[in-house]
Amino acid sequence: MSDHAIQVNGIQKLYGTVKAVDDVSFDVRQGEFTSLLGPSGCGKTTTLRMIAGFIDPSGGSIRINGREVTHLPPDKRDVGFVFQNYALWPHMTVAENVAFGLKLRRKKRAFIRNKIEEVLAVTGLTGYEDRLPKRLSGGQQQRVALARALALEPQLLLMDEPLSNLDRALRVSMRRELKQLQSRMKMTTLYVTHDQEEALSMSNRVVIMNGGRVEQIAEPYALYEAPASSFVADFVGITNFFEGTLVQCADGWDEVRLASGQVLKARAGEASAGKPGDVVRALIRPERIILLAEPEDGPNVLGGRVELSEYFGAVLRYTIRLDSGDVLRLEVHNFDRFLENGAPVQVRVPPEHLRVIPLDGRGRDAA
Ligand SMILES: Nc1ncnc2c1ncn2[C@@H]1O[C@H](COP(=O)(O)OP(=O)(O)OP(=O)(O)O)[C@@H](O)[C@H]1O
Repeated sequence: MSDHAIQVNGIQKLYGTVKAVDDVSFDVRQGEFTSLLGPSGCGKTTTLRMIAGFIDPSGGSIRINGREVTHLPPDKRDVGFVFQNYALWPHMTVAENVAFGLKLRRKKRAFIRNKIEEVLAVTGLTGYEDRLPKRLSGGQQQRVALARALALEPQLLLMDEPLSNLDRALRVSMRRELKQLQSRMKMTTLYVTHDQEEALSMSNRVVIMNGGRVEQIAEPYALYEAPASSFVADFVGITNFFEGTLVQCADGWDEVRLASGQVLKARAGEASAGKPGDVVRALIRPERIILLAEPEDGPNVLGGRVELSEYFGAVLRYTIRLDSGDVLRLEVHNFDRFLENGAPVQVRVPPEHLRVIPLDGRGRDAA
């Protein structure tokens, strides 16, 4: 069997002059959970539907388990799918809906009974076996669609926002169940979502899309800690940006001169951020910034005033107006004091957590 369950190479979808998907390439390895993540309209669903065979690509190629399937119909691709519009059989009960595909495959009655029990437990639907779809809520219907797909134990499962209709608590618990089941069954999964938390917590790798194109492909940790572009940094989590000029890059460190004249030292990324004189952005996450208890002189120390404080229980978030006029957001987890609005503060931006990217950076991982 091919190492890759899915290989997408330069696929495109044009609707008139609209490029819904524009030269998208990525691989999904066997057993891996990969997410397509991006804002509404970025081309995630179109990409997934081209892989499933419901939309014919305008260009490029798709391989499934090493076999060219670009223009094959869906039933010749050997994939399971759960889409947003989950069409259940209206005249069949929940159990019958789940059993349908298994009966077609001539599975034994005892096997079917056990499978129904297992997948209804995973999707939190135990006790609903005899209900008809019209007597279920939207979220419950969505879970039946998921149970029906899982029952077939597909080698390759394509899912488009399968948890979108659930309330937050249910979504979080289903996320865990689904991820555990996927790992246990080593079921290769391609999952469309616009929810960054879902993508980060469930995936082995994430493909970030923007405007029909791939913005970055990376493991969740790398995506969060080393975003390759401003778009990724902004879309995944909260990021602080400092715009400035690259003045020096040597020995794994970059330096960025801000408009105020202050120079910030930053860890150089794997890819070069540019050459001295280029306009760049330095990025840092709010939880990496250190609020200093005592005034301090030194590199990467900035002064400002508290503009807003937001208390979330486990975390305290400050918005700081820096002396330069820039706004900085920082988060404190172990706090024993609250600063008043207007209070003067000093913060340190640790160079090891400050990263420089080109102003219009767009990147991919090497994998
Ligand atoms: N049948 C169609 N005809 C014309 N334009 C289309 C068609 N389907 C999709 N598009 C356009 O292609 C782009 C990508 O759509 P797609 O549904 O793939 O985005 P998405 O990232 O899945 O969005 P969402 O999260 O809102 O579902 C959008 O700009 C959309 O308006």
